Amino acid sequence: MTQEKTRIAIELIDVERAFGRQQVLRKVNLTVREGTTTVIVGPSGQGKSVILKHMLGLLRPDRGKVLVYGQNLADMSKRQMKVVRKDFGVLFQNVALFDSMTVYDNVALPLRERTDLSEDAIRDNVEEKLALMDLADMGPKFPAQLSGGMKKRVGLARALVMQPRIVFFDEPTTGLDVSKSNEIYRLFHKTQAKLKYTAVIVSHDVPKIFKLADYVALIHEGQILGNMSPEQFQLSDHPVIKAFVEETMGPIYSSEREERFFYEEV
Ligand SMILES: Nc1ncnc2c1ncn2[C@@H]1O[C@H](COP(=O)(O)OP(=O)(O)OP(=O)(O)O)[C@@H](O)[C@H]1O
Repeated sequence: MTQEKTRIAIELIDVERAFGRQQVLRKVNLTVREGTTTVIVGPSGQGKSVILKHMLGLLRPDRGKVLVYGQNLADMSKRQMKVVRKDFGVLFQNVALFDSMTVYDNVALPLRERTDLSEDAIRDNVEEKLALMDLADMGPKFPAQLSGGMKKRVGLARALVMQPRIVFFDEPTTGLDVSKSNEIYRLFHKTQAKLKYTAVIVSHDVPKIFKLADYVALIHEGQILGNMSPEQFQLSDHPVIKAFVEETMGPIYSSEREERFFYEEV
């Protein structure tokens, strides 16, 4: 299937958003294709999380459209939004686990709150997700008894428990050392291959995050640049993208650029 024929999961069209006098988003246009991983990168404070919150319907644009499977979130009632959000999973940087609940209950929570499933069906689902995260024996533990990496894995299990079509990650590896970050990336890879969800990831972990990306989008002065394959992004001649790549990855020397270009053209 060619990229162009892939269904569009999310589309931001000319989205503008200000907080007081600060214009954070200036005509943001961004397309997220179904089943793919789109990574949003950019310097701190540019509006990456604000974009994610618009996709989730947690913020509304001042102008423009946020379409999820063609439906504009801005036109929806709270009830309609709730239905759309059933298809969403989220993993934010500070995994918001409930400290008074066990790991099992934390993961079961969305199923208990948003579905009519029996406790037996909930158990099957929760146990499957915990096993997928290598947390099979952790159900009775409380969050305070877990390491940072384990908490993230519980957060990922909870994000996936409703079988979401789209999963949003905001800095999913913040606070983790290299090996724990790699573990999260490995589990991301494994779960996406199995569950086939669409992923939108906000991350500073460049260039490592490029390995997971189908598309890389850079936010710059309230607009999106790129939204292209990591290879195209790294070879882009756009001065802002080029400067970002060199700043985060070091200069790519011209012979290397030419060599990659050659292979891309073949
Ligand atoms: N609810 C809000 N009220 C007022 N200002 C806000 C609000 N949310 C975000 N902002 C402002 O919008 C700008 C972009 O914030 P955002 O959190 O999206 O940045 P970011 O690119 O995700 O940064 P980081 O990489 O540091 O997480 C910031 O200047 C922030 O202060």
